[in-house]
Amino acid sequence: MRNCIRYQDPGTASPVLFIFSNAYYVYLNSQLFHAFTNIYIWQYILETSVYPREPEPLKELRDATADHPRCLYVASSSLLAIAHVEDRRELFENDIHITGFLFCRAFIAAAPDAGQLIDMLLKLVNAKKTIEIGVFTGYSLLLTALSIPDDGKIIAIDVDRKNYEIGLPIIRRAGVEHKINFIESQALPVLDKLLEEHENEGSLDFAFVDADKGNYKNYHERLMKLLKVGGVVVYDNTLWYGTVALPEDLVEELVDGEHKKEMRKHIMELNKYLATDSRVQICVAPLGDGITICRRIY
Ligand SMILES: C[S@@+](CC[C@H](N)C(=O)[O-])C[C@H]1O[C@@H](n2cnc3c(N)ncnc32)[C@H](O)[C@@H]1O
Repeated sequence: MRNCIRYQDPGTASPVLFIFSNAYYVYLNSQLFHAFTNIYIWQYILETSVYPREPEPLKELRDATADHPRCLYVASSSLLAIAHVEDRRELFENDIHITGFLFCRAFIAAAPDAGQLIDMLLKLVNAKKTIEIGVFTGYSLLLTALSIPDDGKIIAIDVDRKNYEIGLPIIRRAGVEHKINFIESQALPVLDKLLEEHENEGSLDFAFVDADKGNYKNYHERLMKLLKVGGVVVYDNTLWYGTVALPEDLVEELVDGEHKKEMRKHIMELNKYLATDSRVQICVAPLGDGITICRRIY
């Protein structure tokens, strides 16, 4: 037997139906009011403050990415809702994807509201030399390229150039390709290579990390050397679909797939690790899938 909840998507005015098995319903019932409220608040923030100010090339890249099979988020007019459905069916044609287990705000590309804060941070630290680990189609890369000055430089690393090629024509048209040094590689050896050159130590103003969660701690150790004192590193997905807050006895049932469970553990370890790292001032901002901002203080 299934439980159904119907609500109206304010973006498309189409009805949306969520279906839960009984097992999930007991837990979700207590979460639903907050979950729906959060979705509406998020949509309100996007439509009132983020999208109206989003540069046209970024919007174009976001739209170009929305159809990507790995992309869980939807175009600007729609809500994203994530709920667990046993057979992972997409329930309706109005581009709401049902893939996770909690109503939250997770995407493969950096979230536009998180992007707005990243843009502000880049400006606040007068970032000129930056690094990005995890490019995908280039949403966060393009926003960084648009934010830094014309003679700014970004080392952009991804194991897979294919997705970067999707965003590249838009990056070119925006006139910022010259700021980007794209390196197709595992990120860790690139960071180690940079550290072989003494002059790279303390040379970066800003770093954005949005790649394999199991390596975030390794990236952090390298970035603590590569960033200048006062420089900022932002880690993406530090709330991991909201699952970091899930009681352990519900994890097995509610987090689908070993990969997601393992990543949850990595992120929870990272969050504890950063909280005790005296080298950085930190702030966890619940934007997108959660970002943690670290400012190197010594
Ligand atoms: C979440 S996506 C990045 C999204 C991107 N920041 C954006 O705004 O669109 C993660 C990316 O990390 C890349 N990646 C995963 N493991 C990696 C590694 N070890 N080294 C470099 N890139 C990696 C993947 O290929 C993928 O494109």
